[in-house]
Amino acid sequence: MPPHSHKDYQRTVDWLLSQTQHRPKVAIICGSGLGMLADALQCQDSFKYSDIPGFPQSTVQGHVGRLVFGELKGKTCVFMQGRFHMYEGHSLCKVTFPVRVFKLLGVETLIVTNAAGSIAESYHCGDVMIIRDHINFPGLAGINPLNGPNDDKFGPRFPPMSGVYDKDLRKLAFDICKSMGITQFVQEGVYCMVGGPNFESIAEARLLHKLGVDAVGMSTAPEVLVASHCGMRVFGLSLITNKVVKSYEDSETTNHEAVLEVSKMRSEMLQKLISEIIIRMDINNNEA
Ligand SMILES: O=P(O)(O)O[C@@H]1C[C@H](O)[C@@H](CO)O1
Ligand code: HPA
Repeated sequence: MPPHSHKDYQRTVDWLLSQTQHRPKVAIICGSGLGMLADALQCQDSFKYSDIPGFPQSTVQGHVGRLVFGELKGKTCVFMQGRFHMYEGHSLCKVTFPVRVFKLLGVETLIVTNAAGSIAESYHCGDVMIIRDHINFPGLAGINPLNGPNDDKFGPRFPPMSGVYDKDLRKLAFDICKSMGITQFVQEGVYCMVGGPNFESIAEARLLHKLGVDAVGMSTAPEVLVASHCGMRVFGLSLITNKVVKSYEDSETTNHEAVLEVSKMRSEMLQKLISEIIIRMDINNNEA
């Protein structure tokens, strides 16, 4: 499928601007089972993805499929309750469509969240990992949302990917975790995107471990890539919902229901953490 044109994004933007008075500077993508992160928003305007021109549809349980605009102590935000995954059959251009819509809406900071399995031995179920960096397996294999003609209005043909996860926001998040008294649950590490929808084989899990991966999931890297390409500041959190099996002696298996169960368990803590980050981040001059 060819990349979307500027006009395609603008059509969606124009529709949203005509439906809401909110003009968000921060966008949040909610991972599996994490849609309730938007519940803290005041003065909400929400739109089903199926009603938004040009928007793809969510098909995965735990991804409601709604865009919610609102305010957190005067900071205007937009939350995606549900994201799109490559394994649903969407092209990466579709998966990342909302990110460019956010850019044209005036969003400067993108916060990504996801559910992920732990590869690092020291991580536990329910931990929160501040993403320091990622390994984009589909990207390394040439499956990239920026494939095709480059749209120079968004960013350069060859964007750098080092230092993409903003250092100041990572520090701010850690400081907030300290003040919330939750540092025993907090990690910082490397997220790896795989294509899914299957969970990892034991040999694959061992490979990821050797590569220095801390947590593995099936999303996030494409959205981060497109956000960074168009100059947005990026911050990411993984909720560790399961331990990835790395031993042939271990009879445990992973399933999506268990992932959603852990998301639910940690929802309140994550909501507080993300709200505090948004409230305390400097939005106007892009510095935390
Ligand atoms: O959207 P995220 O990355 O949070 O979803 C994860 C990866 C799969 O979509 C699903 C597996 O349980 O959760
Ligand atoms: N692997 C891949 N994606 C995931 C996992 C996992 O173990 N848990 C949640 N999303």
